[in-house]
Amino acid sequence: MKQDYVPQIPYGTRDFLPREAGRKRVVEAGLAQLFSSWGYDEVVTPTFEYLETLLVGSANDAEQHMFKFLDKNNRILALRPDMTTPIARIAATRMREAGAPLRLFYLTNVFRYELAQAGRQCEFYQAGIELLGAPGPAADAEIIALAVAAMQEAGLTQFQVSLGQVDFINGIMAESELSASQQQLVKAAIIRRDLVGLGEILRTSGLSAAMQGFLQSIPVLHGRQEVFEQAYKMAPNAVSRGALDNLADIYRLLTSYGVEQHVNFDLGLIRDFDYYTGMVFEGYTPGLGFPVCGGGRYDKMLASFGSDSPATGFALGIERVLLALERQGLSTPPAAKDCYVAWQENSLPEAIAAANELRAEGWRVELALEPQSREDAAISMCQRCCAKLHYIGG
Ligand SMILES: N[C@@H](Cc1c[nH]c[nH+]1)C(=O)O
Repeated sequence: MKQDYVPQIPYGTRDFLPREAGRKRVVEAGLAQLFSSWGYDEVVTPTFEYLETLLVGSANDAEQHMFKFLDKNNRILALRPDMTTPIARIAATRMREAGAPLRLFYLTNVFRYELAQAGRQCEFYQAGIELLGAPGPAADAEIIALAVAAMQEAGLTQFQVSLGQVDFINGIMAESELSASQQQLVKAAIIRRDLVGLGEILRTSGLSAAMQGFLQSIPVLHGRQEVFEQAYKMAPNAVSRGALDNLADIYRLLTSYGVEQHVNFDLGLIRDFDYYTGMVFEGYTPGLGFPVCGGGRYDKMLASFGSDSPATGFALGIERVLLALERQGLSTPPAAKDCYVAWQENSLPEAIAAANELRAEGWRVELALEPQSREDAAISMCQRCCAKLHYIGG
């Protein structure tokens, strides 16, 4: 038969076939268990919301990355690009009286128009937490320590967390005499780690050579504690120093959690969400050119929903973890099913009863749908990835 219709799935989406879906389920189950053991409660929100809700706290260009459509009354809806905004909405409205701090977690799909590649699709899955109503370094340290625990729980053995603070750059920017649009360009170049582009912007900026030097070196302020001393010298303004003091406080607590060996400072770290107001971080693992997880403090967003409250959180990309595990040779093979129940002609009722009994005992059982000889059943058992054969009759 001539086949002229090949169904395609939309750009930036993917299927999870059984083996991958199985791995995804295992990682997600472990993370749900971990988050709940740290006192976090799961929430589920709508896949799509009103566009104006999802734009709260986001940059002007955020809309370009959203999937938008209309409802029957012509109101603009969008698929959620992350869970931070929907959770801020819940915390500021329906859970307003719940008593701070609120600890919430989620495991869900989110949607962003991106240039799709392995580990970076337009629809992807995140596991994340939000800690709302807590302003201090204790909350930020908890988030980072739990991000480390999440990467470990997911099976990663080699990873690093890069830790920054958006006020470090904000302080330097405020001190410089750059216009708002020049500041945007500088930040964009820093996000891209585009040292050449940054140099060009600075050369035509009219700033003093010393200030140009500071700004040019922000992206390379990356390393262990020695970076701090350099940064203190570079940024004598109060906002930047406040940011460094805040990082020092968080770091001290990370040593109490025993995770400091995983943490580096990266004072040029700016994440691509505009809502961050304090510490920001990203987790990296070998073999992936982008972070596996990321997060930070966002103290202004809840006020936009009518309830002024600080917040911090992070999200981990499930496909990214799965890809990293695969590339690092750490993927676990899918577990075989326990039993294949096959039956000879006219024995289906007994086979159903046997399968039910085994399932009640906790076995994973596949039941044959047609009668088979014992020999054929043995072959099927292997083909169906079952560990044992239970043959009824004969
Ligand atoms: N929503 C952010 C992560 C985050 C959670 N809370 C704060 N930040 C992301 O998708 O990367």
